Amino acid sequence: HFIPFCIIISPSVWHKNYPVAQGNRQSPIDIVPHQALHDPSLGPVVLNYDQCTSMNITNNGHSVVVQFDDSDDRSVIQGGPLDNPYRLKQFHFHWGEKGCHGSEHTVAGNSYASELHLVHWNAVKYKTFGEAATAPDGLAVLGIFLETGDDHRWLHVITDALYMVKFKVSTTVNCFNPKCLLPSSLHYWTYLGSLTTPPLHESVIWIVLREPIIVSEKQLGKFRMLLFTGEEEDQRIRMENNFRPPQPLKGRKVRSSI
Ligand SMILES: NS(O)(O)c1ccc(OCc2cn(-c3ccccc3)nn2)cc1
Ligand SMILES: [Zn+2]
Repeated sequence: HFIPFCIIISPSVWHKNYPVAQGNRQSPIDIVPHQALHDPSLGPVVLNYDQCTSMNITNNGHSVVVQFDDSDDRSVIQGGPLDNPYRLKQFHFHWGEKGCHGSEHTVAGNSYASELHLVHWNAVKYKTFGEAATAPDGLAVLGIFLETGDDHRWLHVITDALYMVKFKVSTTVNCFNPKCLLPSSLHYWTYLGSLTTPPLHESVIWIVLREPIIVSEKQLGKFRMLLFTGEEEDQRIRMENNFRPPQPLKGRKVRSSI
């Protein structure tokens, strides 16, 4: 008889191994714009990504991740709701199997085709990412929605490299500046939340940009040809729908900038 090696654990049962899945500050959430509190004290988010710190692109079995050298403060996010600079560690994507489902956060109940997460950690207060990942102010994740339309001229650098990481492998990426993946407006919503995948630590200050970036269906399609499984496994399970649905707000306030 056949035992499937790669068993996809669905979000609805994560709480069995990670009870925090039913905690009070879980992510993602549905953002309702007219219920967000406009906070004039919220300054602009500032991204200093101009140095070459990208290292590799990896299929880690549940997403595709571009990792950065976070040994110093060359690439940081600061301002907005943040009390100090947070170091860029990696960015990754969440997507669906078709059309307009695939983002993790939703806006007034509407989801986007995909969502990009730029993950940063508070290296002022904590010594390592792992330590920051368990602290309430340890991480800052910048969320950017992807909507289908024309080709995104810079996303090609990533999507053209995806065939090299079809299985769970890694390949180098040099000097990729994620600033080229930002929309024109940095208007954002911010709230206190969590990692959206296990271990689901409630350690994330979320900064979600209102304006999506536009990518083509063809570029998105290249994410969908990635596999959850490794080359040696005989099951070919396509990597798609790697998004967690919105979680209860539990009384949290979402603030908006501008
Ligand atoms: N989707 S999301 O942006 O919310 C998001 C962002 C980052 C995530 O990291 C997983 C992770 C790694 N570690 C770790 C712990 C100790 C040492 C090293 C790494 N802990 N959690 C997961 C989800
Ligand atoms: Zn993510």
